[in-house]
Amino acid sequence: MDANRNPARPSEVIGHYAWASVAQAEEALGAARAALPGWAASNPQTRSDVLRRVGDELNARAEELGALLTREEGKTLREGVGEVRRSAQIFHYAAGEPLRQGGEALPGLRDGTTAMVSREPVGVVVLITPWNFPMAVPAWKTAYALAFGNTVVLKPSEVTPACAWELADILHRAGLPAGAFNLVVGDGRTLGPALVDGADAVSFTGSPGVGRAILERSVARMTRVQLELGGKNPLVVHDDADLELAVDIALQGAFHSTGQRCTATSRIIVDRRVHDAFVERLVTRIAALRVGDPMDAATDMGPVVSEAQLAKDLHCIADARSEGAELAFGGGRMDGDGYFLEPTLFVGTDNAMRINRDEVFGPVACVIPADGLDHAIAIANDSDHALSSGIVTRGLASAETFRRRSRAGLVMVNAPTAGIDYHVPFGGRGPSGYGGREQGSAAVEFFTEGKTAYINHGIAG
Ligand SMILES: NC(=O)C1=CN([C@@H]2O[C@H](COP(=O)(O)OP(=O)(O)OC[C@H]3O[C@@H](n4cnc5c(N)ncnc54)[C@H](OP(=O)(O)O)[C@@H]3O)[C@@H](O)[C@H]2O)C=CC1
Ligand SMILES: O=C(O)CCC(=O)C(=O)O
Repeated sequence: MDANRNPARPSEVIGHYAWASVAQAEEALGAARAALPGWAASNPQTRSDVLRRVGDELNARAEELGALLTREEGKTLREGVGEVRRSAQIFHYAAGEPLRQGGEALPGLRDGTTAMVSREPVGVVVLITPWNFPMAVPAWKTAYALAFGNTVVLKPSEVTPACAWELADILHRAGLPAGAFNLVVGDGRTLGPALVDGADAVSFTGSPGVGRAILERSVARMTRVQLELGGKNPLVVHDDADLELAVDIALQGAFHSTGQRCTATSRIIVDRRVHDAFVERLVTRIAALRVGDPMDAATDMGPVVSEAQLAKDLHCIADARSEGAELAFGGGRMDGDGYFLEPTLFVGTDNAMRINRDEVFGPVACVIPADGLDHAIAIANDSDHALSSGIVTRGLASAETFRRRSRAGLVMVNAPTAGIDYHVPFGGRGPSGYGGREQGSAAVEFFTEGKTAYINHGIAG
């Protein structure tokens, strides 16, 4: 049993959530396994109806659940409510999948035969999710897993169990048969190995270190695995950019959701010809950000999620200063009990510095000067991460050059690196992602197995 606390006011306990033992995690896997044949064979309309009802309830309760999300994670109320609505949209979109699922029938190459290609559920799917999108990430993994007939064991972050609990409750009341969805709250290091060992597929979002451990364990058992890991996402400001727009995009990408997004902008690569004008405008806008109680409608940025994450952010900031990065704004913890950190901007940095190599996962961004588009693209691509990237430019040619040459899995033109749509594939390349994309048309690849059948019906022609 552990206390779930409000990061804006850590003395406020949101609830106590029982932590599962390894034996209970195994029981959940057993329940998912027992429910699998029934759910896998269920009528597509049944699956669609359940998912639609989940979306309906999320929508109807968006304000209430958004407030809960804000209290446990710390993003602003606008962002919290927005995340619940987005989760509703995901369930509504996924509700169409069981009805859309098709296959292929081709004439076989031997007379009197037909080749049929179809898809089946993978089986028991374990979903391991982080704290930064405590409703949307569980939603987008769960909705597609169930849509394609799999049964689920969800292990949310120990930091944000409340949203996952609400989602489990809604799924239960939406008519899902017992055992089709199981929630296991608790410590990832303790429960992780048993969960991975009992899964037919594992979908994980979180840190690269944990992702690698899950990958190694899954590969040893030849279990299907999908990892959505970190980013060090570059935003290029080209010399022809509309600077107001560029500042807006940088601000949103770096500081919305307190910078706690794998897609957050952390390296702002600015052409030297517009560097000083851009930095001056950006610092003015950062200074105007209202950091404080995320429940207050006037607040632009809430607290960091936890004391441990705040300590990590402050450590990264101190490290950047010791490397010679110049602080242009922020850098310190704010007064009070909450885990509030000033939005922080470094200038005079280069891409070799640790602050530009390792993910911070907080409201910290660095400006790196560049000499022209080729140089800017080379800097953008020189990273151990390749999740999201962006360019601000008025030119079609520079936009298209960037789109083609960026190594990232997501490319944004005149839009923030963070903030994705739910109906298109999402994911990174290289160490930022493994095992295929999530969402949209990509989800079917991970959550189903293919089958090719040869039917000899003896009727030639
Ligand atoms: N790419 C992204 O979207 C995210 C990246 N991060 C990065 O990760 C850092 C640490 O954040 P944190 O929440 O601790 O991220 P983790 O990667 O540690 O946690 C993500 C999920 O994995 C679980 N987990 C932890 N250890 C194991 C294990 N050995 N086997 C299986 N599951 C495990 C966690 O459980 P438990 O909560 O119990 O530890 C949680 O549910 C952040 O500072 C940030 O850099 C964090 C969140 C999201
Ligand atoms: O940018 C977004 O909308 C999604 C980000 C995300 O998936 C994450 O941070 O885990």
